Amino acid sequence: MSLGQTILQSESLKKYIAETSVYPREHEQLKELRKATVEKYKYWSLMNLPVDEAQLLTMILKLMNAKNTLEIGVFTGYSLLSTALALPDDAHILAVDPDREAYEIGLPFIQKAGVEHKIEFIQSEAMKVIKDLLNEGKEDTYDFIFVDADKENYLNYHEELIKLVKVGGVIGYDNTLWFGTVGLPDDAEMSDAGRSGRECLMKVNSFLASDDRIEQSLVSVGDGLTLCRGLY
Ligand SMILES: C[S@@+](CC[C@H](N)C(=O)[O-])C[C@H]1O[C@@H](n2cnc3c(N)ncnc32)[C@H](O)[C@@H]1O
Repeated sequence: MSLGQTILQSESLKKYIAETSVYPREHEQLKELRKATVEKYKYWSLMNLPVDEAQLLTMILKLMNAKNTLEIGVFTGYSLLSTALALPDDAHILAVDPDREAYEIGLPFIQKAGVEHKIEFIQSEAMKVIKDLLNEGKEDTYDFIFVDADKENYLNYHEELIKLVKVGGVIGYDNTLWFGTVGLPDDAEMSDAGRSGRECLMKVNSFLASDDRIEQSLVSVGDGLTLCRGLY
């Protein structure tokens, strides 16, 4: 491991970045949504997108002038609210999650932020919605698609999402470093759940790295974010 890698992974550097650059810039309603999620879900509040990753997504959405986005895996809506805040007033976000209760925990903060009009929430399994969109002829429609849901379906989603994303649009897959386990040796000690998640994400990463329908970048932010730009 090089010195650069050691420094990049240090807790003290993460703390410095968070305190200097990330938390001071976090929107008030995102902070409140995060607090409400911790109160309700305790440990499971870690499901929310990390703040620094959300800010990177916000920047990308603005640079792309994104208007039409799809979000798979909403939970209490941290990434959804970050996205809505980044998009113009006439934008549309289709947000899909079978768990409406979690979405409703975050909804008051989305309403207070004044961006609810940009969002259409569908309570459903993602694959059903994706198939419906394709049946409705929505190929080549989305500027940005964010996937933060059932990891074992990432490659199944990818085969369909590649049709829904515009040429030049971006699909983002979250958690592709799976708590750093993808970089550990095969015989490293870990729980069964950790190991099966690691194997699943390693398959995803290898597939995306060799998929010539996209350009891709695996960014070491949060728990790993793979950005895929559709080429055709
Ligand atoms: C890690 S959380 C999403 C966190 C969210 N992006 C945020 O920033 O708060 C994963 C979510 O994926 C949802 N999910 C699981 N399976 C799904 C599926 N088949 N289709 C759509 N969403 C699914 C879960 O209900 C859960 O809310």
